[in-house]
Amino acid sequence: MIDVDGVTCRFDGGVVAVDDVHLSVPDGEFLIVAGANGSGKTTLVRTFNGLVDPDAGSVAVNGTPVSDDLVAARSAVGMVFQDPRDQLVAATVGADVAFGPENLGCDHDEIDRRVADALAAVNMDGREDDRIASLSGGERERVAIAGALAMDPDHLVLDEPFTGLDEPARRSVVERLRELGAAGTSVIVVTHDLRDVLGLADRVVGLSGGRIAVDAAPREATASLPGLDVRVPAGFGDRPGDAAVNDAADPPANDAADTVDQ
Ligand SMILES: Nc1ncnc2c1ncn2[C@@H]1O[C@H](COP(=O)(O)OP(=O)(O)OP(=O)(O)O)[C@@H](O)[C@H]1O
Repeated sequence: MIDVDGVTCRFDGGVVAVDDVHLSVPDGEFLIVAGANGSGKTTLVRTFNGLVDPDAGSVAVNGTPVSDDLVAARSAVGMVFQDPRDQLVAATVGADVAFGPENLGCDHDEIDRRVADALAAVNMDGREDDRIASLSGGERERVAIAGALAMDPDHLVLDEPFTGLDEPARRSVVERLRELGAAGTSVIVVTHDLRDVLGLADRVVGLSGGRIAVDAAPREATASLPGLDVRVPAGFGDRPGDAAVNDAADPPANDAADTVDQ
C-alpha cells in the first residue's frame, strides 16, 4: 500500500510541481497516473520511493514513512524510468537484471532464480548473454522492467513506458503489463497517452497543474480525461471489453482517431 498524504513538491524558481496531493494505492491495483507534459506525474511518483523528497506532506509505503526507511521504500516500489538508458547499467542482459538482487545481498541461486523469472515475465527467457547494446528499444524497455521485477517489488512504477517504441514494441510491452496485472502485481503506469493501457486499468488518476483533477474508474474517468490534454482511445467506455484488467479480453486498439493529438 502506498499512502500519499498532502504532498507538495517545489523546485528551484518556485515551480510547484505537485500541489497538496492525497492518494492511496492499494496492493494489487493497476493504476494509471495521467496528465499532460509538466502536470507533475513524474515528480509525484518519484516521491513513492524517495527519489524526490516532498516539501510538505508525507508518503508511506506499507505503513512506513519513506523518509524513515529509504531502503525499504526502494525495494517495495520498483521504478522503470522514462528512458531505459538511465537504468541499464551492465553490458549484458543477465548482468543488468542481476544488479538489483546482488545489491540486496541475495545468494547466487536466488539471483539466478530471480533473473530467470524476471526475464520470463517480460518474454525474454534465455537472453541472459545478449549484449544490451545489441537490443532494440522495446527489448531495452523489457529488460528495464525485468530489472525492476527482479527486486520483487510490491509496486511496479513505469514512467512513460512507450516513449520511443514502435508499434510492435508497444504491443509487446502492453501485453507484458497485461500479464503482470492479471497475475496480481501492482502496476502504476505514468503516461499522457492512455490509448494502449486504459483498458488494463482499475483506476485512473489525472493530474493537472500538480493537482488531482480526476480519480475514477476508467469508464467514469473518460468524461474528464480529454480536458487534461491526454490521448485516450476513441469511443472508450462504449465497448464490452472496456473493463479492468481481469476482465479485459484484448488490449484496446491503438486507434488512429484519438480525442487529443499531441
Ligand atoms: N528538477 C527540476 N527542476 C526544476 N523544475 C522541475 C524539475 N523537475 C520537474 N520540474 C518542473 O515541475 C513540473 C512538473 O514536472 P514533471 O516532470 O513532474 O511533470 P510530468 O507530468 O511528468 O511531465 P512529462 O510528461 O513532461 O515528463 C514542470 O513544470 C517541470 O518543468
